[in-house]
Amino acid sequence: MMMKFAVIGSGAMGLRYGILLQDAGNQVDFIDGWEDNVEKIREQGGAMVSRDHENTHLVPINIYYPEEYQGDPDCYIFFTKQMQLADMLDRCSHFFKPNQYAFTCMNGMGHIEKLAQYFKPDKLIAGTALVATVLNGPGDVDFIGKRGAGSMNLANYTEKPDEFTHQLVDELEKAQFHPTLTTNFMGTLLAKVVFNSVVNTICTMFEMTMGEYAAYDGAEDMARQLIDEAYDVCERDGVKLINTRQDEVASIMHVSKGAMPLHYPSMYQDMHNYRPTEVDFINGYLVKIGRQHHYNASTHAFLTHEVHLAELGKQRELKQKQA
Ligand SMILES: NC(=O)C1=CN([C@@H]2O[C@H](COP(=O)(O)OP(=O)(O)OC[C@H]3O[C@@H](n4cnc5c(N)ncnc54)[C@H](OP(=O)(O)O)[C@@H]3O)[C@@H](O)[C@H]2O)C=CC1
Ligand SMILES: CC(C)(CO)C(=O)C(=O)O
Repeated sequence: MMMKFAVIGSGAMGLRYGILLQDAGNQVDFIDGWEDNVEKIREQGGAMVSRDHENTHLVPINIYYPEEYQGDPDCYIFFTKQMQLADMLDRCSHFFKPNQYAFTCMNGMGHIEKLAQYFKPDKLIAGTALVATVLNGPGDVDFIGKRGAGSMNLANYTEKPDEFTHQLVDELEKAQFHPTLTTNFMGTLLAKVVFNSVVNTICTMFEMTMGEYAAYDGAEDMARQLIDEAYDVCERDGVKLINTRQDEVASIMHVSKGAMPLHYPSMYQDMHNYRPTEVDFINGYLVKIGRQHHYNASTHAFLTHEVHLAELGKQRELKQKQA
């Protein structure tokens, strides 16, 4: 059944989800606040799409600034960075309606409480995406991995899937995102926070691809130390993660070596582009929740500081470049 979507945050992942759902026969509008992106897409008549840096072609899409959007979709798909979401929700709130759903696969934690200010619990669906995507520049996106590569999990905030959720899962399946619907909301979301707290952060700090990290002899030890701390935090917070500690180590090694070895995680891309990273919502989130339970997630705390220090270094580099 054809569904109507509006993507809010039409960067790398927003374009990928929206374009593949559009290809699968759905009606999709795109909304973004970054002027260069919106203007470039309008000038080109769509987004330039490549797969693994090849076969670059134009895909026609409709794109709007939040202030001008007047559509009435069944569901919004949120793909901003964590730190942009509150402002974007505020800019979009004039077109939200009570019958509409919000769906997101953003990384990190912090987005759910913000979305819950605008959408009722039974309209809120969130998940995680093991889908690697790079925005080369405004209106120019690179889908990393072969068609159908990657997978995702999703869950209802209420942990009670309704008919709409099943339709959404069907459309995500047609678009080849390989969705798995769970009924463990926090355990699903936190599993990806744990994954990103290892891979995104280490690859960013050492400026390397996931494959390069995983090829290091000590990669598994490093992952285990971070995973143990993250699981200690989650257990204290009453969250039952969907994977065991050992499964999570294995998944990180398997995905990094096999599924996306050439990918520079999105946190690396932000650092490289002199933008703030989502580290406070990934490692920093684990530190914050740990503290609430008098537990010191010291390795995650150290990594959070390291990433912030590196952000400062990049700002200095940018100033020197601009001088
Ligand atoms: N990329 C990936 O492989 C994956 C990413 N994710 C997660 O998905 C969410 C969205 O990430 P992603 O799509 O990568 O993010 P992007 O940075 O590609 O896009 C997010 C938003 O950032 C703004 N933006 C992007 N580049 C610039 C720039 N150079 N200057 C100014 N603004 C810019 C855009 O609009 P605006 O400023 O209006 O917000 C855009 O909508 C994040 O939570 C991320 O962690 C999850 C899985 C994989
Ligand atoms: C693709 C993946 C899974 C790599 O960690 C990701 O989430 C990202 O790049 O942010």
